[in-house]
Amino acid sequence: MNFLPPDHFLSLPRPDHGFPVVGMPDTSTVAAHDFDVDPRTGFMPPQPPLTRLPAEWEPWEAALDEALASDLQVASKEGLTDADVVRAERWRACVGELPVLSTDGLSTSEFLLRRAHHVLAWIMHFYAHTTPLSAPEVRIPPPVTLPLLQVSAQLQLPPVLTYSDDVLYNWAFRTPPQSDAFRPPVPALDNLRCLTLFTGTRDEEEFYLASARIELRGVHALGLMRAMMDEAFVGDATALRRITALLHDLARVIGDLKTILGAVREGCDPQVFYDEIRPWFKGADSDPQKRRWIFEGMERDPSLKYPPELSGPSAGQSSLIHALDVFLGVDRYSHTNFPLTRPKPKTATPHPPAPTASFSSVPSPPAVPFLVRMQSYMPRHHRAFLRHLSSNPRPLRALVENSDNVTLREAYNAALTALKEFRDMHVRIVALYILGPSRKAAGPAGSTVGTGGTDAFKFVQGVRDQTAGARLREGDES
Ligand code: HEM
Repeated sequence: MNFLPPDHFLSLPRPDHGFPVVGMPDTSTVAAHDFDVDPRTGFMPPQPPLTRLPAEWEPWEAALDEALASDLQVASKEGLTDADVVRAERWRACVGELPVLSTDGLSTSEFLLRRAHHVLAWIMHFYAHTTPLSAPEVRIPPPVTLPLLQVSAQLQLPPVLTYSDDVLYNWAFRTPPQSDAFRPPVPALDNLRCLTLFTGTRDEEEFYLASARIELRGVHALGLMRAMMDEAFVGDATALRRITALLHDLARVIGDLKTILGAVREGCDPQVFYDEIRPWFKGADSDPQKRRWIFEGMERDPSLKYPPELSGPSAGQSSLIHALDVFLGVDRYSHTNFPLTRPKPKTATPHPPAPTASFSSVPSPPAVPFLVRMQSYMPRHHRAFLRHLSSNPRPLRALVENSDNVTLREAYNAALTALKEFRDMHVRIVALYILGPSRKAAGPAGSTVGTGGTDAFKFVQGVRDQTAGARLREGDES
């Protein structure tokens, strides 16, 4: 990608670029042009994410280490033993006794903030999901609540585990590559491992790495989009011929994404995923007991805001897949419908929280479609990138619709077909990993256990069908 002009958005510096990790101001928030999209690694950072915070925040790192070493089990696990319960209780008690650490020193660096969000969100999920099901509420203690909400406010992320915590910023090199002063090593698809796992299983690692590999393979798609935007600017017959070829290339790259997605079955067992991994992801809006999650101590910092919702991490937060939708002009079909139904809260307590010492996150039915909501869970630079892409003055779909060039239209439809086929595979994956196991759990007599599985399945099918429906027919115009 060395041929990019220096002022192209893919050539612009990344947050923290060239600065030492600690002690320098983060310029990313003032650099309106900086989308944190790297020409070599796309939405993944080119350098391995930070693996440990400086000593000042060691108590958080130690608490996370302890959680990982304690083999904590979700409270909803069938066959939970007394020993599991005691271990989790001990760990939660230690977390409750942690000092409430200041986050002031973290704001000097995007890398520090990311690591802090990763560590604290992971601790919060361990805390929430080991809380006994008999507890009427999930109460997150101040040592976690305060810094997590503060760091999240700075990053403009919700205070919950996101795709960026478990995929984008959760990797290291499996084997350290040869270092080269002129060309620092970038992650390769087959040389990644994860930093943090709930279960320590290969299944969980492969689940995250499937997404990471898709992000990395998708970098080529970002380059093709850029080239097509440049050609659309020229807009003459030669440019349309080039766009036609580039669309066929894009279809091939999306085909590769589908292959990588399907390969998740080689490393991640569906039953392990459903029983052991997925329960850790749930946010407040899919708490197994439909309880409130209370953020204790929030009143100590009046600047903290009430997060409108807390969904768990999802690859639906992948900016790459959103970028494909937006660039191809499919988002107005695939992103508009099918709000994934969220369980209603058990208590009818409405927003805002009562003016008491605690802050509670009360799940409420979503007002906006799932995929639009998921953009608020993306790193803010990536959200800005999607906005930038949406405001492209020469949208590709309109260009194709307004042209009578049949081969261009066929190439556009080929890219859409590839995206639809990616989603065909995704539908198969959701059937295998969620629908099937949820039906098994519901038992032959049927119960409500499988409902979430059915909703998720219908949702991904709906997005797939809307993608298929966006293909242009002869004579279609905007
Ligand atoms: C075992 C593997 C996977 C399972 C079980 C799975 C499951 C799901 C489920 C249940 C949803 C519905 C929304 C939610 O509840 O989060 C979803 C949405 C989504 N997932 Fe996956 N997923 C898997 C892998 C992936 C991978 C590797 C990607 C690619 C980065 C991906 C991309 C998406 C996208 C983009 C959506 C939003 C719907 C759409 O745009 O089609 N998923 N997934």
